[in-house]
Amino acid sequence: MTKSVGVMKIEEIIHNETPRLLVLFDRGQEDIVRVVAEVLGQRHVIVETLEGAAGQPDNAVLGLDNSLISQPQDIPTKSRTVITAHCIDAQDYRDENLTAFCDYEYLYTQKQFVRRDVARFMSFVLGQIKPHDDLRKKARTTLLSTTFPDIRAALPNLDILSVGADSVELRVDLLQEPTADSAVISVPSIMYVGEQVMLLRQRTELPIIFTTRCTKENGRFPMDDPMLFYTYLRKALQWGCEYIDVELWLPEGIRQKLASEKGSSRIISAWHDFSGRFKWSSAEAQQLFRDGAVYGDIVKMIALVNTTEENYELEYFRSIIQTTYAHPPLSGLNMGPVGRLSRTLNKVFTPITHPLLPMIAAPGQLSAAEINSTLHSMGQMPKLDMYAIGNVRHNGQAMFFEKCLNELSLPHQFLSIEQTSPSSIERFISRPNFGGAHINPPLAASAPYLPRLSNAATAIGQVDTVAAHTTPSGKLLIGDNATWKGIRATLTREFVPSAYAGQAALVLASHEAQAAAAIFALGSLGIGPIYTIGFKPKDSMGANIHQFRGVEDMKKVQEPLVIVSALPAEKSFVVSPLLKHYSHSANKPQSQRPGKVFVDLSNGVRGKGDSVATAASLGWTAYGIADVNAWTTVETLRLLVGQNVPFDFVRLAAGRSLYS
Ligand SMILES: O=C1C[C@@](O)(C(=O)O)C[C@@H](O)[C@@H]1O
Repeated sequence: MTKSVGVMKIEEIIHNETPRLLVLFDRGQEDIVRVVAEVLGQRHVIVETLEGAAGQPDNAVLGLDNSLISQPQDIPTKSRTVITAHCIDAQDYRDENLTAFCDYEYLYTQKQFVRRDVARFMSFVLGQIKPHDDLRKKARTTLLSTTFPDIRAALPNLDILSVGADSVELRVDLLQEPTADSAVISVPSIMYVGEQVMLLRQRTELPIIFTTRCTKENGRFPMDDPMLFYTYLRKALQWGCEYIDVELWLPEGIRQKLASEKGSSRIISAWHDFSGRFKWSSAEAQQLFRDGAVYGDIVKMIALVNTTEENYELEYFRSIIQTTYAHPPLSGLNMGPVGRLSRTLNKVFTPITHPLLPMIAAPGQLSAAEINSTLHSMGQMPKLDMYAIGNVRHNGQAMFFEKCLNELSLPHQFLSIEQTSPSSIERFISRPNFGGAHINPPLAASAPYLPRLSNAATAIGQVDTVAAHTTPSGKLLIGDNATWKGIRATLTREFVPSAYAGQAALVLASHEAQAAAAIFALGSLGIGPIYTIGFKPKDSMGANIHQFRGVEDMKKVQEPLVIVSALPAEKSFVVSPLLKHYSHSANKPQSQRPGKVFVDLSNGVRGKGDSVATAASLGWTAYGIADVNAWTTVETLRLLVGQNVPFDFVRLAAGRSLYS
């Protein structure tokens, strides 16, 4: 969606309508309703009956104790999205009879990260984030196939395992549910699988692919009852899995039903052939693609092969499919040792493994690092010079980028350039081996030697990243801004995007340039009005931005939901009184108190004057520069090398000294 905020053109407004939710909770668990409401930026109301939901305001999250529902079949008649929520480390009240009539099922534990997980789940099921749309824009995407009998074993290493992964596959058929008499049961229970999905989602920000691979296609799900697949895949939709893997052999009725129920989730149509006789050049291959395309948002076709020639046949097939059908994308691979070549050439959801996984999910699977080094040795990924320019060595940024290149076996090198003049930057950019640059502090977007600019860089007026794209007509350099995305990712970590729409924000800075990326990020969330302290907004920032000139101005206007301070550390003492001033609503009853967010973009003052700590102690959701920088680094790596590195890996591997 493109929206014009004054002359700032923002292309990524990511929410649409006000959510209308009814949350069913377990006895004694009404607090989850408050958390959901806070994450949505709404108030909450507890009702006693389904009928009682009728007259309630649209913009309140309604909560109802599930034990008060006597007729579950009446649930879907209400004009709200119904989510049944269960805390599974309290008494387990899950009830499939009731859940069958709900839209979604949200499982949680009382642990600290509930809020972040609630925000992600809600944003997704409400269609406010669209991971598939984001992944479709990437030149290459991967999926990490996890092969653990119990996903808990993966969790401590998940950040490392998923460096270079764009999504993570839960092989549900490989899960082994422990039983009292330690007998192995072939199909893990819905209860167990639900818990595994919950655990995985709490530990990764990656989209989850839910796979029930059948026995004939190298999995363990028995094939005698196709409805078994439907039951599990339908649950995956209710759990808000971003993708479900639907095998093509399943009866058409089941595939069609899943497609009609998929909501925000996407379907990967999957087909594997282990006969060793499949021919990519056959008419059957084309028909299989067409069949998969009927309900698939991605069509996956995988065959076990014996000769290298079959890789060439697959590439020919791929090119025909790509030129004949604009949609859906094909993920086409060959299995077995000779199929490795196809695993490097495939660009859509290439399954990857990792040396720390207990086993590979299929013969011939490669890791992200192996794919990159193979691409390099085949001449498909030439070695490039990347630059980290400016304040990059002392804060460890350049070293961290190098660490990522090593972890991913990318052939490029990072060169740190600390002393620069605009003319020297121009020199680097024009070198034939130039592969991109991270620039801190950012350059003015008006620099004449900067090639094309993204909309964000133009509107913000600053370039912190120069990305080099290979196109058929040569290298295309784009000056971009990753900082605003880092700020937006921070803001949406514990709130859904629509929580910000139409709300007020207050931005503090010594001058406009310090705040420009934050203002753009706020605008992308539909925030407004924006008030400023310490600088006069430029006219180009839009009509809904006003400068506070004194305390009187502050009293007259709506309380801000968000405060962003870009003041340098030595001036950050002005922030605490403001936080206190706007914390008065903390005295209101909890159900009417909106959550408030504070982001400090400076390095802040440690100890007593630390405004992040002050905000947190006053009940604000507070983030410091370390969080924003970690998200910005994630965005920078996506722009520079097209690879996904998890936020938690950046926080972990960058070390404590990096951003403080
Ligand atoms: O479909 C696939 C692809 C795969 O079979 C492979 O060949 O890498 C691995 C499976 O886990 C995944 O579901």
